[in-house]
Amino acid sequence: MNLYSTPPTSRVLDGKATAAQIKSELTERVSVLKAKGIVPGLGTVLVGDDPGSKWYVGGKHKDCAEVGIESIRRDLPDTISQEELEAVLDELNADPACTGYIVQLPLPKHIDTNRILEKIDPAKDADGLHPMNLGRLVLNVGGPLDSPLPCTPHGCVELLLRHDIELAGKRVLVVGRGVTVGRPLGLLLTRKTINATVVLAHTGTLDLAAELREADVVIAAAGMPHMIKAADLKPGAVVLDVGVSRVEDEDGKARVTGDVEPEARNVASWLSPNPGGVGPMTRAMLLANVVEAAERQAG
Ligand SMILES: Nc1nc2c(c(=O)[nH]1)N[C@@H](CN(C=O)c1ccc(C(=O)N[C@@H](CCC(=O)O)C(=O)O)cc1)CN2
Repeated sequence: MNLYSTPPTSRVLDGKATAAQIKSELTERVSVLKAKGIVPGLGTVLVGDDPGSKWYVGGKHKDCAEVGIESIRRDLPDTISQEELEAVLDELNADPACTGYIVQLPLPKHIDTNRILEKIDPAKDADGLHPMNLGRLVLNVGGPLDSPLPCTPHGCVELLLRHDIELAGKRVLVVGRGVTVGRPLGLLLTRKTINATVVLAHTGTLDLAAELREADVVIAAAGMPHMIKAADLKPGAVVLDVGVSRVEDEDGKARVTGDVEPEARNVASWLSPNPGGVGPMTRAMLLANVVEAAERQAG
């Protein structure tokens, strides 16, 4: 009997369908803004020609077109200097047609990423990664009414809440301490409105299996294919698979896979597919940040 010969016992945290629902809500909000003469616009800054990054940026512009957001695109060579790149950000900061923008990560090694993120006007920071907006998250003031939240952490929480998964009092294991996902996710989940108890695991964690056995919810964002073993999960755990790795399957074809072993589908109560789980939610939350920035700018 192989893995797929029996139906999975877990339910699917369907990011694609949830993102489609959010996009239809945002389309309504964009119409309201347009009726007031405000046209939201998302800018993207892409440096170099990494195929994955190009695909993500293309997807962002496709999403914008779907909900009625205008697109501004700056595709730049990977030979660009720090100063030249900062000058592009100055232009976007000053452009009234650009409500919000992102700089696609990762950037080439010769570019100081932190300096670039600091250069973004915090009011136009569609990724919620400017230090002021991350600081507001620490201070517990970030959110739709006042400042943007980082897209993937927000997407994870929204995906759970829209499936009525209770987080208050639950032990949530976040695997990965990166600045775009793990760290801000820990801050978001420990807000009083969510009230989870968070364990943040990383490469220095001594016994990941022991942490997995205790966790009610696991959010895997390490970017290491299948590092979360089904046998280590607490039966009935809720599992979000955030990590994205490109691997080759048996016939040499490249495909995307996540951090969680496929067998988890027979142990978890809920599991997000990868692809089709948190990725589409990341894209939807980016659009939400642009719409919210336009709504704030409209007063
Ligand atoms: N400036 C940013 N850079 C990066 C971010 C980010 O949020 N802001 N996150 C990732 C890349 N990313 C968005 O930019 C992203 C990753 C994955 C997906 C997605 O929809 N994935 C699909 C599968 C895609 C595939 O087949 O390759 C899925 O999960 O269904 C969207 C956006 C790093 N950089």
